[in-house]
Amino acid sequence: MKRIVLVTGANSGIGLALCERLLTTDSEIHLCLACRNTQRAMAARSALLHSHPEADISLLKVDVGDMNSVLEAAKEIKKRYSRLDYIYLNAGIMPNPQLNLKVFVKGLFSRKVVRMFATGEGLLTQEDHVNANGLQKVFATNVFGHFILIKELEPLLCCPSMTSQLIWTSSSNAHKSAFSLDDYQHSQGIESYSSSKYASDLLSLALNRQFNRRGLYSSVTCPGLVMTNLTYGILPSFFWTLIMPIMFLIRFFTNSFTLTPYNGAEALVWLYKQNPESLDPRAKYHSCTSGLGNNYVNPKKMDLREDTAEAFYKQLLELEHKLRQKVGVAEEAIK
Ligand SMILES: NC(=O)C1=CN([C@@H]2O[C@H](COP(=O)(O)OP(=O)(O)OC[C@H]3O[C@@H](n4cnc5c(N)ncnc54)[C@H](OP(=O)(O)O)[C@@H]3O)[C@@H](O)[C@H]2O)C=CC1
Ligand SMILES: CC(C)=CCC[C@@H](C)[C@H]1CC[C@H]2C3=C(CC[C@]12C)[C@@]1(C)CCC(=O)[C@@H](C)[C@@H]1CC3
Repeated sequence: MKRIVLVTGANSGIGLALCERLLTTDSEIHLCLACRNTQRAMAARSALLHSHPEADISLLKVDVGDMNSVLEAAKEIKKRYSRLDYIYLNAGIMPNPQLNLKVFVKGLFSRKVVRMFATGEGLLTQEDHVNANGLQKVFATNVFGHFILIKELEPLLCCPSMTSQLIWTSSSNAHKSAFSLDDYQHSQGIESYSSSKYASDLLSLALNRQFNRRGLYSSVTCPGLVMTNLTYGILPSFFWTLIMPIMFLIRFFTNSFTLTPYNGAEALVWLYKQNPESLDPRAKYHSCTSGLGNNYVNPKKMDLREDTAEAFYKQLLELEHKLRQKVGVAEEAIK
């Protein structure tokens, strides 16, 4: 029986490299590319079919930052499939990133320089906005849209006598200090990306508590620093090109400069092959690349509290309830 794998944000960067690698790893796979832009999704499908002509690939239109689009997409998935084996919750944004040069230069001469390059802690700020659902855009895209998708697809993910896996593309940039239960959408701060990634780590932990007994397992990964559209948004591309030799040099000091989407997908592919019951719900699985370019996976314990994860999960359920009422009222008004 073919394994059914859905990947959000599959049309570029780490998501696309992941799809390519999954097709190489497993020929008995149905890949569903869940993307917001049909043309970009079709281009990705063509590229994948070029290298894997026999591959079974379908497209699904979904904007994970838009509640209505997620609900529509979930309806479509339920029509197409009776079960799902894997969902890669990979789509993500970091809008209007600003590099804090002062912190960067200070960091270069501090003892924390390696950590600074590995996590980007404190180096980046973002400007976030409110979306059409009244949610902070980064939270809606990186966390809440995926949460709704999982909730909607619960019957396909929790099937008797089989296990399913949720695999998040989180980040080592997820920091406890950027997240607060009182402002979990991060409407007050300027580190919405870091907050959203910490939120996804908390959510993954809570999902394991809620769903493991029904055969659904959730894991988080960090792909390392990868050159993708997301990182090209931080500094102009000519600058990245200029510093590329330095980036390869930094690899000898930190294994987190994976740099290519192929390398960045290492932990995501590794998790595909694991028995989910053997995984640690408190571990973040990091894609690593050595100075000589060898890839491997390094699990690291996350700094998470079970009670915070539970409280956050409750808040998400309340927000879901509120928004479902809003959507319901809007649908009634149209009728
Ligand atoms: N690059 C890096 O160094 C790191 C990246 N990550 C994470 O990896 C993930 C993938 O990013 P990466 O490959 O780097 O960057 P890309 O920008 O190349 O990929 C992001 C993908 O997400 C999609 N996407 C964004 N918003 C939405 C939305 N609202 N609905 C549906 N799809 C959406 C994009 O689609 P579209 O093409 O239409 O914009 C794109 O396919 C992200 O979650 C990111 O946070 C984590 C750590 C490091
Ligand atoms: C390499 C040189 C000489 C300069 C680049 C400095 C920064 C632009 C760069 C250093 C560490 C990087 C980093 C990220 C973005 C770019 C840096 C801040 C991320 C925050 C990108 C997104 C992620 O999710 C993290 C895992 C990255 C961590 C490191």
